[in-house]
Amino acid sequence: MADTENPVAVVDVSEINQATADRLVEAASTLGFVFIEGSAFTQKDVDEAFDLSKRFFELPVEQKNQVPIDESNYGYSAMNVENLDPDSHVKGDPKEAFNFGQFQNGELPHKVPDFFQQNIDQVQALQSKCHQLSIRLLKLLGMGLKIENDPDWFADRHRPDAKSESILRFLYYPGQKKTDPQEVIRAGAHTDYGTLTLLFQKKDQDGLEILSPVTKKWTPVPFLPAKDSQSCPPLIVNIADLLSFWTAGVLKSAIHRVKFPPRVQQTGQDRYSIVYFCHPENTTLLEPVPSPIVSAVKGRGANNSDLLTAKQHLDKRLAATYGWKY
Ligand SMILES: O=C(O)CCC(=O)C(=O)O
Ligand SMILES: [Fe+2]
Repeated sequence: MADTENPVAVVDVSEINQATADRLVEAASTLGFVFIEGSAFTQKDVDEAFDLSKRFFELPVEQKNQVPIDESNYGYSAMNVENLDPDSHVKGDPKEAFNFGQFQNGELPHKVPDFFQQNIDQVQALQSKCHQLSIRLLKLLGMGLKIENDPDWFADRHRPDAKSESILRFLYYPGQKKTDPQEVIRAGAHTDYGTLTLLFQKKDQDGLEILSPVTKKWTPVPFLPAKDSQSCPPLIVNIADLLSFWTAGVLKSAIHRVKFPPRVQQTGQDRYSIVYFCHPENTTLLEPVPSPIVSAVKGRGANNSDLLTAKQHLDKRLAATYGWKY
């Protein structure tokens, strides 16, 4: 039993219709987070993905670090290397991660450690399924935003084989027994950068919190069990910065973080999560969205900006956060 009430709407996307689309837009324009049921992911897919991730993080560090992360944002990020909230925290986040770029014609844009090379078909199948689900959600968002005559407007700008900054990320937060208030953050407060993010988490490994755009309070998100033995547990989807900008703020990109919840501070429970950051094709022009709901908002986001491409938007966003030079 989850020890937290669930503040996040659950939307079943097994059917693409207007009622589903409206429910999804309602969630995306209030909390910016939603639980998704009825995806094509099975329990087996998710178990196998977490198993792959666990076997990787158990390897000796030399094998994990065969491809260290660099400015390309691909590769292995060791404990305390990433700091998502440097203004509030001196030490980096107590987590390890591996970022995969997007496959194009069966090839990744970067090298991977031998372990992933030996399992590359599984990685590719997982990424492809994540992207297909993202496209399904983008179709529904297009319908829910009543984009005239073209509900595929967003989906057409996220073709799976075109170059994009989409990332599949395995995350591992080793269990630690900590009670110092300065030490309870596993991933610092941040928003995501792209279109939308899919997040798979595991039973009894909670810790995700949303700074609710509605109540302005930190709100824990529980793990929800699957509705039957075949389906995967509802996965979490959140709207990210680019889509919020593109829709002039109609869809909300909510701040979130990962904490060691009090129970975990006693048990020292590990957390594994798998995240898919979906981005548009790099050359996509962030022109105003042809939706009556979005165009009603004057002077904000893409309704009030020189035209940027998706890649330019990301580079600006990263430069604002990290002060990197491009
Ligand atoms: O591990 C998690 O649950 C969240 C990770 C996250 O928010 C991120 O990597 O952007
Ligand atoms: Fe995030």
